[in-house]
Amino acid sequence: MLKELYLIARPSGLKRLIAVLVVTVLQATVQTIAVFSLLPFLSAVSDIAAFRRSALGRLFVQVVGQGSSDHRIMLAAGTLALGILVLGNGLSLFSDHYRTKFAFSVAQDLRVRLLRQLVARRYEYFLGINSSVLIKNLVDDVGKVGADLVLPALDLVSRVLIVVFMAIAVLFVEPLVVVIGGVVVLAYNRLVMHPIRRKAHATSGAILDGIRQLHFEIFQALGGIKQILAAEKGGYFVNRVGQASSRMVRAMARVPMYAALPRSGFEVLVFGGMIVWVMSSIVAGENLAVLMPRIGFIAVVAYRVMPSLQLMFAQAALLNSSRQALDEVTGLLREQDRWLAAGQPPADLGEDRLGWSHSIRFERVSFGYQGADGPAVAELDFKIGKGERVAFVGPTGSGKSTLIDLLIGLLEPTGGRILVDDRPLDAGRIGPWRRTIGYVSQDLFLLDGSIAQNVAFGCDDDELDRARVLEIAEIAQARAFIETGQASGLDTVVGERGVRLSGGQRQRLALARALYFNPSVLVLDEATSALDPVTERNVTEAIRRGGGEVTVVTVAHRMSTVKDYDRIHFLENGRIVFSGSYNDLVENEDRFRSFIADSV
Ligand SMILES: Nc1ncnc2c1ncn2[C@@H]1O[C@H](COP(=O)(O)OP(=O)(O)OP(=O)(O)O)[C@@H](O)[C@H]1O
Repeated sequence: MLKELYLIARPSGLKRLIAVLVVTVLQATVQTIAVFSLLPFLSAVSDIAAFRRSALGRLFVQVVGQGSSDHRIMLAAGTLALGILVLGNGLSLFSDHYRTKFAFSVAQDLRVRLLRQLVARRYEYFLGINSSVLIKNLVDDVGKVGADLVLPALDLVSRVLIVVFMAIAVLFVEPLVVVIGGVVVLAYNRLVMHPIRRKAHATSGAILDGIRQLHFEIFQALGGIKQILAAEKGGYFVNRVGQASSRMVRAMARVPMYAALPRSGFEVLVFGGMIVWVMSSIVAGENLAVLMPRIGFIAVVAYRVMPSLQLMFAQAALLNSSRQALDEVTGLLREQDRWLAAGQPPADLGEDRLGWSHSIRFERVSFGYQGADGPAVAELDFKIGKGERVAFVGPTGSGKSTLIDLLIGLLEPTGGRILVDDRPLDAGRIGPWRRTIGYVSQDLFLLDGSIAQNVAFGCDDDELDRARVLEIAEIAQARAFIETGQASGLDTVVGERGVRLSGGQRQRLALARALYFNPSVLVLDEATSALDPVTERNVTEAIRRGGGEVTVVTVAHRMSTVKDYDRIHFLENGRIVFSGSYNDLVENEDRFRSFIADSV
């Protein structure tokens, strides 16, 4: 696990990681010295004559000055102890803060890496995954990796070092205490902590499942709040969220017990051990005046080592119980590596657009969704000339949206190929191709931001061209409602998914967005009421006036929208069954005539 954590932390800077470890070793060293700096003080204060005779005392007197009085030696020993204590604790504070900062920056870097990887994914990936799982991965799991894995792992290094340094140092003074203490700690670990860790691990699995379920249920309930309220089904969703929450909370309630157990156990072991030591000395008739400074010193060592020992076990338990978050995150990262190894391009975050001059061509293109029985579209073969207006019509489920997704490069054909100007639309051309397309999708998506941010989609506020937004709004017939209906004009906030706008207003904004970047292809997947024939004519004319030649690809239900289109392709069961101009089809195709009659 430490190796995996190292691989996750490395991209945040090897130098920083080494600096964190150096500070940690320094912290452990100074803390150990701080405890031992008490030894001369305690000995000097309890029996100065004996101290002067001891090896440590002779060395100390030499440093302070041979002729120093008892008083001076005691004060010097006290000052030394005090100074190192302050230094040790100061360094501890700094070191803890430095580690925490590093661990959290690892989580931050990880989150950005995962996000970059996500936006570079093919659209198909998102069709197979619930967004609540991704939210959990990006928010909870990555947070856990920082706070419950990287940080405890670094803390663990510091704790282990403190315990080992102390043990080595005490070995010279009280070897028997170290040997007995070591055996007790190892036995305690094996007999008590080991089973607790296993239980804690199982509990954390239950908590993670609970969190996943809770995210899923809340996401589901809030996503459909309008329908839930309208159908008066609030109770059903409250029950589902409540059940998921109660499963999670029941598991969580066991965590503090597992966390507290090492602490209580150690207190009993260490202080109980010291009491037993004193009692056995009384029984053996030993001189307590000699014993007390030793006991005092061990008590100070115990006071220092105990929190480290407790934390060491608690952190080991935490690492163990957070393992699943690490597995999920490394799983996602590994997927990225596999995917790059398979020749998939990395995220295209460029700006360039694909210049094209004459045609888009589908050559026997087929596509089947994963897990579906048959292809959603099959053997699509057609050509769209630059500047043409082409429509796809057909009954529901006939494959029109799938065709559009293929055209935009959101889906990759499972058979055949798509050519732009006779060159395949391969991975390297898809980004630039999409940047030439203005797309209004069937399920409109609006940001919970201002009207301007929604039109200039993906532009930072400082590069947003407000004059252009207004100009485009005019073309999309959205200017009137922006200027008159809403008090704050372009800065009006539209609400989550645009709830504060009417359906038609949402469509007009989506259309304005599609036009903002001056597309050479306008793809409209059932953008119905916003695109009545008059608006559509305004749009194409405005683009032409701006010097652009626009190609329009439309999926429409209302035949009046596409009456004067250059070509209409009729789809049924994923195949184009006939094509022609509106008048041709009305004249020659019974199926088309009945379709018109049905769709009116
Ligand atoms: N993500 C998916 N996974 C599996 N099958 C899908 C998926 N999306 C669509 N399909 C199936 O593919 C077929 C074509 O769907 P598509 O959305 O392209 O039809 P459409 O012509 O646009 O329909 P509509 O006019 O109702 O919007 C349908 O049978 C549909 O059930």
